[in-house]
Amino acid sequence: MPSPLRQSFDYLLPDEGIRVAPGARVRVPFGRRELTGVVVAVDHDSTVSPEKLKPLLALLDEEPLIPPHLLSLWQWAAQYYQHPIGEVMHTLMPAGLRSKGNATVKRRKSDTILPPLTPDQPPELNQEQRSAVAAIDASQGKFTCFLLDGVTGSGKTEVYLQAIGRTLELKRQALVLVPEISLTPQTLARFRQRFDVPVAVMHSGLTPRQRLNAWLEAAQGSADIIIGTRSAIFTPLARPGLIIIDEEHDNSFKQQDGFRYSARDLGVMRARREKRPIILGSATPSLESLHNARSGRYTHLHLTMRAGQAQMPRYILVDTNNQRLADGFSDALLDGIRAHLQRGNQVLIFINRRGFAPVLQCQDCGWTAECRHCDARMTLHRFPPHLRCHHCERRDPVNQHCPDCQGKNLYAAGAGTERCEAALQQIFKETPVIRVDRDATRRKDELDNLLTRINQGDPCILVGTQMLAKGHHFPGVTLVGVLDADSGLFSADFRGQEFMAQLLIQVAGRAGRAEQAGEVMIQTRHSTHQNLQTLVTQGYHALAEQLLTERQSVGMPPFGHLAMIRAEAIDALAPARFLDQICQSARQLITSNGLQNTIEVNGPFPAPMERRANRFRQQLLLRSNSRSALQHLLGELCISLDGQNSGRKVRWSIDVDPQDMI
Ligand SMILES: Nc1ncnc2c1ncn2[C@@H]1O[C@H](COP(=O)(O)OP(=O)(O)OP(=O)(O)O)[C@@H](O)[C@H]1O
Ligand SMILES: [Zn+2]
Repeated sequence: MPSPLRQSFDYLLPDEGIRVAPGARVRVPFGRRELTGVVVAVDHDSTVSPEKLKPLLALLDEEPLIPPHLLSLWQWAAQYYQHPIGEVMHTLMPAGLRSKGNATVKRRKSDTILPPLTPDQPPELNQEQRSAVAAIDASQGKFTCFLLDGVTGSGKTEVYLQAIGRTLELKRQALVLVPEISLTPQTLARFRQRFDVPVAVMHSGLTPRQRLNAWLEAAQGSADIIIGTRSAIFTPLARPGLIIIDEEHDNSFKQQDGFRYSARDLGVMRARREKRPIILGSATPSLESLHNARSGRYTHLHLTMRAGQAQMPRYILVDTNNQRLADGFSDALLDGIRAHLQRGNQVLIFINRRGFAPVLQCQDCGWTAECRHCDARMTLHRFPPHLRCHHCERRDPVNQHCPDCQGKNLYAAGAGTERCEAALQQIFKETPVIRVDRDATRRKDELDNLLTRINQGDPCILVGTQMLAKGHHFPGVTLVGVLDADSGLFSADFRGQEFMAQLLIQVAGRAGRAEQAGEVMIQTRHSTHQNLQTLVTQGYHALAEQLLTERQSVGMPPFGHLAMIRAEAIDALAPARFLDQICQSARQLITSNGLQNTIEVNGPFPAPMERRANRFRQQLLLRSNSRSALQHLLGELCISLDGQNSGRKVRWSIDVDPQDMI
C-alpha cells in the first residue's frame, strides 16, 4: 500500500475460488479510502483477528504485474535501504499503474520505443576484447558478475554490444544502465545502429504515458534492449538475459533522496536472483567493485589498451604556485591550447564550476556575497547578470556597492565556466568557444546540438563541467586542460580522493581517442601531492590500491559498512536534539544486542554545510565491519525512529551505504 508504515496489510480473499498471485494489483479499503495495492504474499494465517479483516474489493491483474524475482528484489531493497515497502512500490511503479490503470500499451506519436537505424559494421575485436566477450558468452544463462575494467577508449561499449548480440540470439533481453548525463542520442545511436531490434528508453524526462509504455514493452517483451538511467534497474523483463551498468563508479547510480538505493548494487542482486550475467564497466572502477574483483566475488576482465590505433594520453602537471594566472589560465596552458589548435585539433577545458565567478568580494572591507539561506557563497553569473546560490537556487541582483562599507570596489574572484569561455574567446578570437554546462543546456535538445557540433570536428575549444568529462567520444580532441585540480585534493569526504582520481582520469580520457596522440595538462598548486603524483605517473589502479589500504586500516568501505542518519529542521537546535535521542536508542540497542564491539556510533555532528535552504542539518554515522549486524540494528532503530515525537518538526532519513557524506 502507498503508506509510510513499514509493513504490509492483510485482506481477505473475496471468495475461495479466486486465484490471486503475488505481484498482482488489487483494490482494497484503507481507512475511509479505497486504494490500489500490490499482493506480496497469499497465506492462510494472519496476525489480525478474522472479524477485523476486510475483503479485497477487486483484482486488477489476472497475471502478476511484477514477476516473482522482481517482487522479491523490491522487498529486499525496501528492507535493506530501510524504506517503507509501500512507498518503494509506489516510487517504482509507473504512475499509470498506481491506481486502476490498465496494463496495456497505448501508442502515441512520441513513443519511447525507437525504431532501428541503418546498421553499422562491427569492428574486428582486439585480443583483450575477444576474451572479454568470450568470458561473458560462457556465462549466458547463469549468474556471474563481471568487472569490465578497461582504460578510457578501450572499446568497452564494443564489448557490451557483442555480448548483447549473443543475448539477443538467445531471444533474451538486455538491460543497460548509463549515468544520467550520458543518456544522449549519441549513446542511443550506438545501440540502435547495431541491432535491428526495438530499443526502449527509460529516464526521468519521460511523460507518465511514455514511462508506462516503456515499462510495459520491457515487461511484455516487445522491447529487446532497454536503456535507462538509475530507476530502470527495477523494470520487469519478460525474458531477462543480460544487465550492463556502464560507468559503474558513477555517483548518479545512487539515489540521493527518498528511497536511497544503489542501482549498481541492486543490479548485482537482481542478476543473482534472475540467474543472469551482469557487466559492471568502467575505466575507473569504484573501490567497492575493485575490492569485490580482488576477493574473487566478481570476475575481473581487463582492457589495458585503447582500441584501434589510439594511444593513451600523456600527462603534464602545471604548477601554478607563484604564477600569475589570467582568468585562471597559466601561460603554459595557453601555449598548449594554441599549439593544438594550430594543428587543426580540438581542445577541452575542464572546470567543475558553473557561472562566471564563485565569489563576489569587496576589495575594501573583505565582505563576500553569501546566501541568506545557506552556509554558502553566491555565485556570480553573467548571462544574464545575477547572483545565484548553487545549493538552494536562490537568485539575487548583483550588488552595485558593498552593503557593509558602501565601497564601490566589488570584484569577482575565481573562475567558473562563463569566465573561462569569455577569456578564451578574447584570446582566441578566430576559434569558436563552446561552453557545455547545465546552464548552457537547459533545453532538452541543446546538449545534443552542442555534441553534434563538436563532432563535426572543426577546431574549437570546449569549456565544460563534468557533463563533458564522462563517456563522450570526441575524436577531434587532442588536448584536455584541467583548470584546477586542487579542490578535489582536499575534500572533507572520505571518498574525496577516489572521486578526484575518477574525475581526472575520465576527463583526461577524452584526449587523443583517435589517430592523433593526446595530452592532458593539469593545473595545480600542489604538483608534489603524493596522490596526484601516483595518479599521473602510475595510473588509477596504483592509487586505488593505496586508497584501499588506507580504507582497510580505518575500517571504511568497502571494508567497513556505513549508515548515515540525517536530520534537518528550521529550528537550529532541533536536529541535534533529535539525533541525540536516536543516538541513545542506538546505544541501548547495541548494548541489549551485545554489539558493543561490532557497531560504532559517531555524532551527532553538523553536516559539512550546516544550513541549507534555511534548514539546519545534523548527521549521525553508524559504522560496522558486519553488514548484517548493522542491518539488524537499523531495522530495530527504525521502529523506534518512527515512534519519536520530535520527528514531526524534524525531517530525517536513513542512508544505507551513503555515497557522499555531505
Ligand atoms: N576493436 C576495435 N577496433 C577499432 N576500433 C574500435 C574497436 N573497439 C572499439 N573501437 C572504437 O574505439 C572508440 C572508443 O570505444 P568506446 O567508446 O567503446 O570506448 P570506452 O572504453 O567505452 O571508452 P570510455 O570509457 O572512455 O567511454 C569507438 O569509436 C569505437 O568504435
Ligand atoms: Zn542558498
